[in-house]
Amino acid sequence: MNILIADDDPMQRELLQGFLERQGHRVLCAADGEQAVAIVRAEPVQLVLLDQRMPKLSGDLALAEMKALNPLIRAFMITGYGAVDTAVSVMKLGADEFLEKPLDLPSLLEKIQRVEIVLAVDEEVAAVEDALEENPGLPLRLIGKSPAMLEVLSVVHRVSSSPWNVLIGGETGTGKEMIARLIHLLGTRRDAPFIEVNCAAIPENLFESELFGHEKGAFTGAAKQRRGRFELAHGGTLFLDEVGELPLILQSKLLRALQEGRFTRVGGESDLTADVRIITASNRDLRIMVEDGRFREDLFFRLNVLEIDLPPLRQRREDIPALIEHFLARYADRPVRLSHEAMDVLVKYAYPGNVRELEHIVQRTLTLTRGGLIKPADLPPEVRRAEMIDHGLLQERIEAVEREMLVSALERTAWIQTRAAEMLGISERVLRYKMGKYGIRRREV
Ligand SMILES: Nc1ncnc2c1ncn2[C@@H]1O[C@H](COP(=O)(O)OP(=O)(O)OP(=O)(O)O)[C@@H](O)[C@H]1O
Repeated sequence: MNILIADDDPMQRELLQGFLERQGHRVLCAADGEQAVAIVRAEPVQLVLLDQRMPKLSGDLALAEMKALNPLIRAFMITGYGAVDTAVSVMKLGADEFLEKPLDLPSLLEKIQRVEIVLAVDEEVAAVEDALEENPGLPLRLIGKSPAMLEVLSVVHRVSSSPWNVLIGGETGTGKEMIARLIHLLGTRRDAPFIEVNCAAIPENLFESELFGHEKGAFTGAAKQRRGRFELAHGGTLFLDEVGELPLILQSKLLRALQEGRFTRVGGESDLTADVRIITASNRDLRIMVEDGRFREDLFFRLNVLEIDLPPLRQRREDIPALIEHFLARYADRPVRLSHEAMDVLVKYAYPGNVRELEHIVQRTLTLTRGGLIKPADLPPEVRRAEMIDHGLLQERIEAVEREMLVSALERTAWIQTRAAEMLGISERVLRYKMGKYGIRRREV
């Protein structure tokens, strides 16, 4: 990356420059805010590390100017130790991170790597979106910048340029099919077909003909010759969804096709060939199925050359607000927004059906409400019920009530702790402990 260091302390600049250059970055340096802005005007800087206190132009003002020159620039603001208040205002100015002095280099490196992944994936997704102009029906906006999702995207990024088969694991609705399409579209096969087979949806007796095709008259109902999905995917990608549902007998036939690159249409004589990349998905743990003898081990190893595991939504709650905005933009037929309270409830919900469930919740909420503001009471009943029994929330409520009772008892006893404790039926020691815990102090009058 092209990284700019803006700091008036030459020692700090040198230290950072050496460190980042050893990581393979191109590093530019500025000794004050004005110089930093001039460099951003002249050079394709992707990331700037800005000291907040600098001569001529402070970090905050320099950042605002840099953003105006290059809205895509990423910025880490470096502040003095404990300057949290300014950190908040810096975030408002558009810094992606704020770092406290003295800098922790491993954590800086991790943050830089995160920016790199975001930039790489943004670039590729933009390229894919351009390529999709002709095919606008495809909903490929992949939302999610949580560390867990960035991890997935960095694997997608590496995998898509390789020819290997990929197995995508993850609970239902986590976006496995979307990731499969993304891998196809980012790779060299993007102009060839992406053919999907849902192994759970095809009856066992039709599966072979679906996958490999059949000749005319091969069985009752085979009135015409038909090409199978394997043939149709030639040059492209075959996506086998729910591959764990495949019966053992078909697993053997699939294995042969993968091993030898050959297959035969049902009722046919000659061997056919097809050049196909296989992406499979499963919401069952295939390793356990292999152990139980329900999935062929040799097939498993063929399919699982590279593995991507999609985390459930409850393990990447940071992505929930952006997903909600995305689905609101897609499904709302009027300007609608979520109240803070409703957003809070949705962020805390467990989503057993993952992103698909969230999508349905947004759709249902939109059809059931009229106004422009969604409140907790407008959310589907299962979400509200879960909110009530959610342990964390219950605990929060209990604490809020307890705090209120303490304050009220203290006020009614003119802050005489012995009497307040008596009124509450607790010892004075416990009262003092709880006052400390909740930060309760007598207000000055
Ligand atoms: N990161 C995401 N950004 C935007 N939409 C998403 C994302 N992940 C999933 N979705 C949406 O959620 C729905 C479910 O995704 P998808 O069908 O890819 O899941 P799946 O894991 O293949 O599900 P299943 O295991 O049930 O087949 C789709 O409508 C998809 O567009």
